[in-house]
Amino acid sequence: MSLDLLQPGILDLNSLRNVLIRLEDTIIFCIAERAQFHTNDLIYQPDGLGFKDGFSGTFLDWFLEQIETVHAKVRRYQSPDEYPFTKNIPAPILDALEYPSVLKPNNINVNDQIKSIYIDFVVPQICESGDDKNYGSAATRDIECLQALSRRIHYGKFVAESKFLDPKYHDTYVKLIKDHDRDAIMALLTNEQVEQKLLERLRKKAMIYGQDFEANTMNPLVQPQSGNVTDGRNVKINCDLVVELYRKHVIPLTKVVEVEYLMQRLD
Ligand SMILES: C=C(O[C@@H]1C=C(C(=O)O)C=C[C@H]1O)C(=O)O
Repeated sequence: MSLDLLQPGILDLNSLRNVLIRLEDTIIFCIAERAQFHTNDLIYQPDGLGFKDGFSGTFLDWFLEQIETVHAKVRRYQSPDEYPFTKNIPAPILDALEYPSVLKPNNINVNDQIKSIYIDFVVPQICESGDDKNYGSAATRDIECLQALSRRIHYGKFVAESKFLDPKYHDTYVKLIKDHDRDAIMALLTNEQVEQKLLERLRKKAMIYGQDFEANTMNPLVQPQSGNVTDGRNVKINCDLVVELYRKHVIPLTKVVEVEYLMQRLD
């Protein structure tokens, strides 16, 4: 549960953007933690490790189900900024919390797409290919990455609600929603200046966080083939991966969430 949701003025667009900025740090660090291990492809292959309890799926899916089942029981997924990857989760054992009814109730969940992007695009680019048997550790880091990416992308619902309530654009959104004009809604909610500033900031963060501060410390984001030298210190980091992840996937998927949230806003 993010305490931001209990603060007054939580739908202030700048406050929401600040949450997204903070999540950049979380996502970069989660990626760095996963990069400590090899790809360990077996954990993403159905029955790759052979389950004794009859589970038919990947090790990552099994691990996700185990963790999300416990978290669901302590009402994690009743928070409007938390979305499970597991399809059937149990009801909480705790009484429901009274959340402010900020969002229009909806069932928008793009976690299947997030997981595919993460497995197909992120893992192969941040991890050394191979099997180091650290299946539990690798999957633990995977889940941290997936949860951070899911929170970030589904925050698009709050951003969309904020934009919808803005008196300057409210009537336009209402008309476009009634016209089912997804393309026009996408164009109206897009802020290219914010996106460009984000990508520039992200590259700087990735370079700073990925700096090899100790000559003999292998930094997991260090990619020898992509060396950049800055102020006398070798900064070798796959900054491109972090920037491309946002440019190609995180931002576009966040905007899909915004559009789909708005499309059901008047239901
Ligand atoms: C999140 C917003 O909506 C859109 C999506 C963005 C993103 O995913 O980073 C940034 C700007 C907008 O194009 C926003 O306006 O801040």
